[in-house]
This record gives sequence, C-alpha cells and structure tokens, in this order.
Amino acid sequence: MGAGKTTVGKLVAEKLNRQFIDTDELIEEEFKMPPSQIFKVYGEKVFREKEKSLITSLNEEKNLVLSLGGGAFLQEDIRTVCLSKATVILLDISFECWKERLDLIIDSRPVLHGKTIEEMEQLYNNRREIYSNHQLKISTDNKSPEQIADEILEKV
Ligand SMILES: Nc1ncnc2c1ncn2[C@@H]1O[C@H](COP(=O)(O)OP(=O)(O)O)[C@@H](O)[C@H]1O
Ligand SMILES: O=C(O)C1=C[C@@H](OP(=O)(O)O)[C@@H](O)[C@H](O)C1
Ligand SMILES: [Mg+2]
Repeated sequence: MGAGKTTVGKLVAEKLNRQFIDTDELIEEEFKMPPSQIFKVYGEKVFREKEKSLITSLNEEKNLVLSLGGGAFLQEDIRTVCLSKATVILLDISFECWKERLDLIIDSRPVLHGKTIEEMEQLYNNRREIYSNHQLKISTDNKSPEQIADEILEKV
C-alpha cells in the first residue's frame, strides 16, 4: 500500500486510452464510505469478500487497467484470476523509500494502524514473497509517477 498503484494506474490507462478501475474506489462507491471506514463499520472480512467478488467477476474482454488494493493479492483466488487473465505488474518500492511516504498514507490505510515501524517492515517483507507472483516488475524508487507509467508502456 502506498507504492503508487492508484496514481500510476490512472496515468497508464490515460496513455493507453483504456478504462481505469481502482478496486478501492469502486468499493467506496458501493459502500458510500472509504475503505478505512468500511474496516471500522463492517470489519476487514467484509471488505476482503467484496474485493474478491469484484475482481473475480471482472470481464477480461474489457482491456482494463486495474489497480488493486495492496492486500487483495494475498487472496489466492484473486492471484489466480489476475495471473491468468491479466498482466500483473508489481510496483516495487524499497522499504526505505516507502517509509518516507508513510505520512501521506497512514490515515487512510487501516492495516497500518497501531503497528510499529518494525511491524510494518515485517508486513512489507511478508508481502514481498506473495508479490513475487507477477509478470512484470518495475522499480519505482526515485521515479515520478509519469516516469513509471512510461516505463510500463515501454515494457508491457
Ligand atoms: N512515484 C511517486 N513518487 C512520489 N510520490 C508518489 C509516487 N507514486 C505515488 N505517490 C504518492 O504516494 C501516495 C500513495 O500513492 P497511491 O497511488 O495511492 O498508492 P497505492 O494505490 O499503491 O496505495 C500518494 O500520496 C501519491 O501521490
Ligand atoms: O494493503 C492493504 O491491505 C490495503 C490497501 C489499500 O489499498 P492501496 O494498496 O491502494 O493503499 C486498501 O485496499 C485497504 O486500505 C487495504
Ligand atoms: Mg490504491
């Protein structure tokens, strides 16, 4: 979370003239509240079920640029559908660079609430293993969203 999926995904969609969907934004529209509030009111499980049903029911014909929430890929069903029907792009950010972004994201990312920096690093390392399932990796450290989007277009 905070690696730049939403920001870069929008740019890539614009450049490719494709429809952009961000799962968090779609879920927010449906629940009429942001993910942080959904976690509080309904609990994480409800949010995760919604992520799963939404992503697994998307139509691959649509040639979407889809930006997931960072936790979505932890669900095996989501990984399977994404890896088989889409090109999964990992935005790779070092923990050092990620830490500098923490102030920007902490309030809206409930998964980080109450965690020490050591616990966040542990989460980062655990997730890296799961994120090693991808088709394309882009290193994002010290690059602007525009540069990252252009690199994706070059490589895809
Ligand atoms: N390449 C980048 N360089 C600097 N800041 C960035 C970059 N990409 C995203 N950001 C900023 O980091 C924050 C999180 O970005 P966001 O796109 O919401 O990430 P994600 O969807 O992966 O959680 C936002 O405030 C965004 O403006
Ligand atoms: O990693 C996670 O578990 C989450 C990431 C968030 O999306 P971003 O990856 O866009 O921040 C959002 O789905 C929710 O707060 C949970
Ligand atoms: Mg996002």
